[in-house]
Amino acid sequence: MFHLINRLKTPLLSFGGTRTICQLINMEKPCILATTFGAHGGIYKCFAPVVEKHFTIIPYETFLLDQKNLSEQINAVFVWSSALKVDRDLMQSLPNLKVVVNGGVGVDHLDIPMINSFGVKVCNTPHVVDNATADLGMGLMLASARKIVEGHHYSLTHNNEDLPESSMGVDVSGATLGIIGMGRIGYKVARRAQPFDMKILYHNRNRRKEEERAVGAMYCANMEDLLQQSDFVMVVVNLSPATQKLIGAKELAMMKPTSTLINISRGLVVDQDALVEALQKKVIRAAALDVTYPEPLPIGHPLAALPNVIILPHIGTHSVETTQIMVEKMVTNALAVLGGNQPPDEVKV
Ligand SMILES: O=C(O)[C@H](O)CO
Repeated sequence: MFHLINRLKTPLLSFGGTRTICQLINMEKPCILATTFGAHGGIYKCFAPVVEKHFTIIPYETFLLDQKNLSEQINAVFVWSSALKVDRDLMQSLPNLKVVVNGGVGVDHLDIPMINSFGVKVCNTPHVVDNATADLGMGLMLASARKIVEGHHYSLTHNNEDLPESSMGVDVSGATLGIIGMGRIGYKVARRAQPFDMKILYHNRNRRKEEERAVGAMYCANMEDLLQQSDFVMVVVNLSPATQKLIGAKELAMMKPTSTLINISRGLVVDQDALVEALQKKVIRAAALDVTYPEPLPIGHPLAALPNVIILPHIGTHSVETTQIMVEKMVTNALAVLGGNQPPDEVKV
């Protein structure tokens, strides 16, 4: 059904004027409005069968073609990051909506009080994203440190020239890693860094003594101490008003000129203009970013022109296994709400 609906594009509007898209959709199952576009649009296409056991998927593009007739049918909205804007207009247009489920843990793109004011619950998929996101953080750190992306390009394009001096990386083993945000993902990063013999510093609102002992990490009550001492600074905090542009020009200037900034949280946690300037002026050595603002970064953005940056399209959780579990969790949460039960992962403010 998903593939059928996905093919139902503009030509259907002139379908002899006799049948609407709505009439072509199997309405026996509850309907989900889903993001099927943007960097993560493919996710639903890969895992549509998991969802379709219980629901009819209405892709957002299809919804836009016959909003008038489809809006009453929608019982749940599945979102992935900020690709589909769940704003007041959308909420007002969906009278039978019961739940908005976010694929991922970060819900900074959702106005939860506004959504709740329509009697609609918000759920996410915590816990299952931690390993994949921490793995990617390590991957970015290693790739930036050892210039893996440059090495790949060189291998494909060289004409037996000498490797330039600029291709030389820096060591991860034995270096100091500063983790900003020792939540579940931050802790997983620390556990992965330990066998690399890294000295681990962390900064967090609350001291996490148990985690600290488990990975031999040192708590920095002042973020400044962490920034000054670390060779790699990895940002793993949630985006909130308190963390927006947490890393700006002042913070970047505190970092070592040989250090690398890695961001696997949200783009807005780092002041991107300040980062561009710091990288251009070599205030820091490099940056490796899974997240930016906006996402994806527009072609020709100044960050993309810099040789000392790696940019990924927000793929922290983007592995086959993790995505499948996330989609299953999304389904479980939606089924619970539609069945009148408490969902396992309701996000409350
Ligand atoms: O929040 C998360 O879990 C990831 O960043 C996916 O959006």
